[in-house]
Amino acid sequence: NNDATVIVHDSAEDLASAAVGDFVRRAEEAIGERGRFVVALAGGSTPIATYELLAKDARDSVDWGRVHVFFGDERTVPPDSEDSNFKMANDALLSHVSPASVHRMRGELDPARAAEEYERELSEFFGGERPVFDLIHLGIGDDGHTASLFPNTDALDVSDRLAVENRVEKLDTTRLTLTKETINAARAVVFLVAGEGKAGALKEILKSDADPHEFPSKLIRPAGGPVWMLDRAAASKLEAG
Ligand SMILES: O=C(O)[C@H](O)[C@@H](O)[C@H](O)[C@H](O)COP(=O)(O)O
Repeated sequence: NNDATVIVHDSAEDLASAAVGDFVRRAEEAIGERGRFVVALAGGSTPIATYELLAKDARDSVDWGRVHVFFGDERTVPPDSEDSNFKMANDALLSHVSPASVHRMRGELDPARAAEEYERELSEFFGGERPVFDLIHLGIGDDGHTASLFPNTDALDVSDRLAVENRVEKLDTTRLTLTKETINAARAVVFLVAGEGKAGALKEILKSDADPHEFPSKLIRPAGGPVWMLDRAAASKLEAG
């Protein structure tokens, strides 16, 4: 993954504030050039600090009325569930600002139907063209998964869909996720990764020629390469050869 940009921050707090600055800058640029900013938010717990800070510090420095919000993946739960990525983002950010539109993955529906519905919504939003996000935020799991592209799962090899349902046996659940094609078509993909727990997977993703089916984050190769925003704990194994 030689064209990745890796930025290491001293702490998770520094990472969050740098991610806010990055978001604000990219929003300004996109709105200046195209009149809108189309972003897909990450799930899990790592982005919470960034999204809360965005709501607190960047409420007035982003033209939210021109920001369109999508999601990279979702759990198959209702939007008020503690496991819902939509709920996380809504509590931390979206309920505090007024984006032009919010497009959540309907985790409460039959997964296959929810994925098809999201694809329809994506192609309608992008006028039938291939979706090109201005920014996609991603996290990684300690197993190297990203969005809901888990190791050795069917979704990894899907190349003719925008979003899919993905059976994850090891979690005994089905997830909804953008495909690698949709993610790799984005103008910018920014990984937010914090904590020692991610250091092992990061080393495999960034330093080894491991099979991407074992470390699906290696499949994320947008033009210009992904941007990795890390804290020092997550980067702790990168130095070692
Ligand atoms: O729905 C999800 O779980 C996420 O989209 C997933 O890809 C997440 O980014 C990683 O699992 C990291 O999760 P944490 O940030 O909670 O460690």
